[in-house]
Amino acid sequence: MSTVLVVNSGSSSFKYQLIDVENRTALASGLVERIGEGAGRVKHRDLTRTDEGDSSWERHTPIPDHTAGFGEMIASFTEHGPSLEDNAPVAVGHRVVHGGRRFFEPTVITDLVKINIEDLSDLAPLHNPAAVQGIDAAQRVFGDVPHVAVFDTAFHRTLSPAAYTYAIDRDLAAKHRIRRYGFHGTSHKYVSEAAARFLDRPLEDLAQIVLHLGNGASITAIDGGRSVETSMGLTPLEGLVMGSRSGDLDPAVLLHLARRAQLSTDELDTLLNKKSGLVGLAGDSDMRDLTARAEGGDSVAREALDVYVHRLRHYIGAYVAQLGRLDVIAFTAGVGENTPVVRSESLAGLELFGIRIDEERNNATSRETRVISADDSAVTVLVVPTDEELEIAIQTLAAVS
Ligand SMILES: Nc1ncnc2c1ncn2[C@@H]1O[C@H](COP(=O)(O)OP(=O)(O)O)[C@@H](O)[C@H]1O
Ligand SMILES: CC(=O)OP(=O)(O)O
Ligand SMILES: [Mg+2]
Repeated sequence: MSTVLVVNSGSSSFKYQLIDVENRTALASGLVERIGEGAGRVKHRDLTRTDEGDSSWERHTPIPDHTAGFGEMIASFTEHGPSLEDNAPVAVGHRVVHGGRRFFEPTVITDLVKINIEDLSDLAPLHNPAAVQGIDAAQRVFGDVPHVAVFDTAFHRTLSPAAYTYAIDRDLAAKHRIRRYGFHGTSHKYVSEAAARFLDRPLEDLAQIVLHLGNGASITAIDGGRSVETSMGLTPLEGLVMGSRSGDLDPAVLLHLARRAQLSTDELDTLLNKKSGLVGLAGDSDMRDLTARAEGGDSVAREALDVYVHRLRHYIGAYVAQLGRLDVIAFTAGVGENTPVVRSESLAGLELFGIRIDEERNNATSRETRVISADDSAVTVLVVPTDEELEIAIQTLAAVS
């Protein structure tokens, strides 16, 4: 059995999964959060146990840094299983958001690779610094096995120059590496392949639009398994309305705020990345809270949802045009998998495109891949649970074998 430990690091948290790659199953999963905040928390699940009820544990303890977090993770395995001796990982796979122009393949992490990932931090300020912290800490704890970086940007290497070029001065753009990179690629790849498998159709034949709607959100047009257009850009800020990120706006908004409100570069960064999107519009970034408020008649929450859905429809229409045909629309990630109202409102009235949702199917709750379009819909609309960790584990094992 080849097991891989997958780590997805955030600035004050990391998620992990121990995965049996041959059987495509997770043996354990967990979350270490509030690192450096005094009241740390560890959640751990032994997924090999069949007695569902008591397979999950939670522990509250101060976690000063990522290395201490990995210590807590090891302690959870030791105390609650499964055994890390019996299921020793042959490699550790790390999610790294930005690979820039250098990294398109899963890459065994050396000191030089780490420096290069760090160097891309200004292009993914919420994500790359955290990844480096996670890699450092994981290497201290798992020193004997290779560590592999799997990049969010990699799947979008197939974008054409027309799709990735911003219309600004060529030389300036080249000098500062300014172009569209695209993100969530591991998820877009996994979901588009899972959709083809589910429909028992060759991936090569399918024109798909995948909507990854989580805290960060992006939409990708995929033609025959290749990313041809995606909504995130130089950084994971462009495109859709997100939990706390603005997505698209007129770039002159920044100039106007800098001049008229005297906001500094750092203040603008915080405004757009952390205080915009659903939080900026309605004070809540969590879609569960927002939809509950809207259903209860809260007009501010309802307006935020309207803006969110309006942007989605804008991109769906644009991507149908870019693809020139459409077989599949797939919704994924926290919001995409769990919020029927977002799915139905973003596709309402698109019979013109051959899209018709079946409301009963759309409202059914399930953890499985499923069809939510009507039988007479020319385009098949799916909900596909994403599994970035499994995809990272598969690519990690391939990189070290
Ligand atoms: N059961 C649910 N119902 C509605 N929304 C959900 C549900 N579970 C998660 N979400 C929403 O999904 C979002 C987080 O998505 P997720 O894919 O977990 O994000 P990330 O991986 O970027 O942290 C949040 O807005 C959350 O409200
Ligand atoms: C790239 C990105 O936005 O990732 P996340 O959704 O995990 O924040
Ligand atoms: Mg995510």
